[in-house]
Amino acid sequence: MEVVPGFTLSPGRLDAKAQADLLNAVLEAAHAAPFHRQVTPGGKPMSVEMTGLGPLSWVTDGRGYRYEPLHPLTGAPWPEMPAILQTLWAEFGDARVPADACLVNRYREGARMSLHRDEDEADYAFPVLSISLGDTAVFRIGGLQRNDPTRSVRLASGDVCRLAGPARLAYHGVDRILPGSSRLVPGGGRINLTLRRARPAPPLAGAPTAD
Ligand SMILES: O=C(O)CCC(=O)C(=O)O
Ligand SMILES: [Fe+2]
Repeated sequence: MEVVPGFTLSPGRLDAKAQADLLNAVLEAAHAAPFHRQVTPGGKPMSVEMTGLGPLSWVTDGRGYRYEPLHPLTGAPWPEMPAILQTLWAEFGDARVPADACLVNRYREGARMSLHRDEDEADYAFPVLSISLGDTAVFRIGGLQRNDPTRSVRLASGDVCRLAGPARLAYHGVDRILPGSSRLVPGGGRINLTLRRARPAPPLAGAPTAD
């Protein structure tokens, strides 16, 4: 369903088994790549804890926002993405160019994400996909300007949503999570995965080259 132009929500795209399998893969990966609170360039620790999967993930520190191939605390590459993520990317993202970054956000009670745009990727023609696991989020989506009117949408466990086209650079954030709304995540809370293409698309196979 299209909530605002370019922002689509597929409620319950992942069934209970797929949610549990994906959560287990994320928790397993988090042994090697621990969740941690990153600091904004302005020096404020984020309330959301983050880790990543795949070739790249999003990091923030005193030097700014960017994609990196290594976990900032362990210095090791991010764990591989579970196969289901590329399946979802082929379905809702782009069937020809794989996602190369998956940011994993963990919201414990009281965590939130203030209004922002996802703009650290090379090519905004690729959508951003978001997969929700665990407690329901009160998500907010607005327009291209920070002070445009916003709408509030609840994102429940198993929902997949997509920011594309006119909504690709829309302001969005998470006001709060609803504690106790799901029993999926041990100890409660919400885990959100955002799948992105951070680097430019590779040249198409068979395309003419200048030589
Ligand atoms: O947790 C969410 O639903 C949104 C996350 C988000 O906007 C982001 O990671 O950029
Ligand atoms: Fe975002």
